[in-house]
Amino acid sequence: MGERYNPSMTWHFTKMHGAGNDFIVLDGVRQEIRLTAERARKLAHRQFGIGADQILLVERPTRADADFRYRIFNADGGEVEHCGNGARCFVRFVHEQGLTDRNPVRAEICTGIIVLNEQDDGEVSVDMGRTSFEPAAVPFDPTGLTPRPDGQDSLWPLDVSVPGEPEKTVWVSVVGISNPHAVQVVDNVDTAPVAGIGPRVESHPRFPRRVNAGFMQIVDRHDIRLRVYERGAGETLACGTGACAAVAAGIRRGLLDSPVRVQTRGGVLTIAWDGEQLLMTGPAVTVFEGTIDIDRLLG
Ligand SMILES: N[C@H](CCC[C@H](N)C(=O)O)C(=O)O
Repeated sequence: MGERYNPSMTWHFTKMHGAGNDFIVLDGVRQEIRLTAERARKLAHRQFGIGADQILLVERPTRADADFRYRIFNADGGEVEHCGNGARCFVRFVHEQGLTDRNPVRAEICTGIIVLNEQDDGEVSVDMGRTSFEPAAVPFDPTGLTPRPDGQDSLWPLDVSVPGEPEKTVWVSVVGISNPHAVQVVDNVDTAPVAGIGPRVESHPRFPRRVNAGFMQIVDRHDIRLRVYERGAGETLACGTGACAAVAAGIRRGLLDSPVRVQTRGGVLTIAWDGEQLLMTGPAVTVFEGTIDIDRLLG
């Protein structure tokens, strides 16, 4: 896997994006990378750092059935369970950097293994692992709430009212794609109150570890438009796990049929779900490489 370098605190990094959801990708196999929340925040800062929605750290696996360990840090410094757009960039990165020539690649995340496959057409497909609609699987407190059955799904009422404004409740599907999602259907994503309601859902007290807030517009049974106000990053141009959560919820509500084309502001993803396996396909782009002096960054 190549010699280890960067004895100083100079880190090599690669800037990438998946449908406009942008990342700093760090090789923690050949570099000594100790990523703290503060360092993640500084690296991700759009003015004081490199700038990104998330930081992806590639490490040696801790389990024998994985090729690498895949760690994700949001722009706010929090380490999280999964990142779908990042997974596509992850496999592009390990191939481009010569860390492996295996394809597909098995990446270890906190809830198990995801399988990443670079396709001949240049897109990347990812078996996204487990999907769960059990509120217990998502850090979510349903106490005292009465869900509204909708097809095979249940919609949960979230009170997102603020003082001085009329009472406001949104009805969401609560979905676990290893990371937590609250997905609501809207008439038009362009006019949906993502900037206003998104933060209130993201930090709602019913989600003790916060949540990714999805806003889905149904175009037809195989096509949606989606915006996501992401936990720890704000609205991004695309959210891969958010696309998976929206499609799975839409299928369970009887609104969608697999596969579904997901139009995001940064590009198009394709999600297929048979009730068990969740497959996401989409782009992965390397933008530039560079080095950064961490001591100087931290000031
Ligand atoms: N903000 C997410 C992590 C990144 C997910 C997103 N960028 C994706 O492509 O899935 C969370 O806190 O769970």
